[in-house]
Amino acid sequence: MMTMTQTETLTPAEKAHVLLEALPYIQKFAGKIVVIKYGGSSIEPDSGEIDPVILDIIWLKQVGLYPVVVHGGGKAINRLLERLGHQAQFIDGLRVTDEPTLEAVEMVLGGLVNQQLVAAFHAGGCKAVGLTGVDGGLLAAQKITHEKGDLGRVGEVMAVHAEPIHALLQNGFLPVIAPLGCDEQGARYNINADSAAGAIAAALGAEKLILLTDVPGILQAGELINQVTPEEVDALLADGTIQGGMVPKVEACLAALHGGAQQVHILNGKEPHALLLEIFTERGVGTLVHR
Ligand SMILES: Nc1ncnc2c1ncn2[C@@H]1O[C@H](COP(=O)(O)OP(=O)(O)O)[C@@H](O)[C@H]1O
Ligand SMILES: CC(=O)N[C@@H](CCC(=O)OP(=O)(O)O)C(=O)O
Repeated sequence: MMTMTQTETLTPAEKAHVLLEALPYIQKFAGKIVVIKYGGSSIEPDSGEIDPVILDIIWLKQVGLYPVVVHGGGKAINRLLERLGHQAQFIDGLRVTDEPTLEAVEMVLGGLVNQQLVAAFHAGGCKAVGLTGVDGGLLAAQKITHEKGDLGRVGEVMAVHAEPIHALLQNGFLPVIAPLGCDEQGARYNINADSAAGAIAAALGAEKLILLTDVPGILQAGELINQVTPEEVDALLADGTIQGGMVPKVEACLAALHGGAQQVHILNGKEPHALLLEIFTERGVGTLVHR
C-alpha cells in the first residue's frame, strides 16, 4: 500500500495523472466478471495489517467490476495436518486425500481460511459472502483418476452451477469460494483451488482469470515468461520446466481459455498491488497465457 510519505512525493498533477490513467481501464472493465484465485501461499492471515490483495479486490468492486474470489489454503492445511501428526503427500501438485485428510481440508478451506477472508473484506467495508462449492450445488465433482496413483477424495469439476454466484453478484455481494465439491450421491471432494477457479471462470465467461501465487509467474531458468501460448505450455510441461503446484495452475489457465475466459494471468500476490497494476495500468505484470 502507498504510504502517506510516498504519496506526498507526488505533485498534485502527478496524483491526478495516476487517477486519469486508470479511467480507460475502469470504463473497459466496469460490469465485467474477474475471477481471482488467491493462493494459500500468498494469503497471510492475521498479519495485523490490511492485506493489499484484499484492498485491491475491494477497489475493483467499488469501481464497478464484479470480482469473484476463489481461495486456496494448502499451507494452512499442511499446518493442521502436521499438528494432527498426519503426513501431507502430493502427486503433481494435488494432495493425496484420505478420509482424515478430507476432514482437515474441509475444516481449513470451508472454515478457517474462508471466514478469515470474509472477515477481512468486512473490515475493509466490503460485503462478502463465503461459500464452498458444495453450497447450492456450485461445483459438481467426481473422483479424479490419476495415472500416477490413487488420490483418494480428490475431485475434478464436472459442471459449475453458477446460480449462487449470480445471485450474490446481483445483490451486491462479493462471493468468496472455497474449493470443495460433491457428487450427486453427496460424496464430498477436495478440489484443487486453481482447477476450481479455472472451471468457474470458464462457466462465467469471465473477462479475466487471475491466479495469484508466490512467484512472479511462470519461470524458466529463473527468468519470468511474460506471455505464453497453450502450445508453449505443453512444451514446458513436457520438459519439466513447469512442475508441482504450477501444473494445476497452467491446466486451469488452459481450461479457462478453452471455456471462453478472455484473458488469463498468473501474478505474484506478494508483489504489492500487482492486481491493480495488471488491470488498471499499461504495465503488464506476471505471465499472460493467451491463445
Ligand atoms: N516453471 C515454474 N515457474 C514458477 N513456479 C513453478 C514452476 N514450476 C514449479 N513451480 C512451483 O509452483 C509453486 C506455485 O504453486 P503453489 O505452491 O501451489 O502456489 P499457490 O499456493 O499459490 O497455489 C511455486 O512456488 C514454485 O515452487
Ligand atoms: C486436491 C488439492 O490439492 N486440493 C488443495 C486445495 C487447496 C489449494 O489448492 O490451495 P493452494 O491454492 O493454496 O495450493 C489442497 O488440498 O491443498
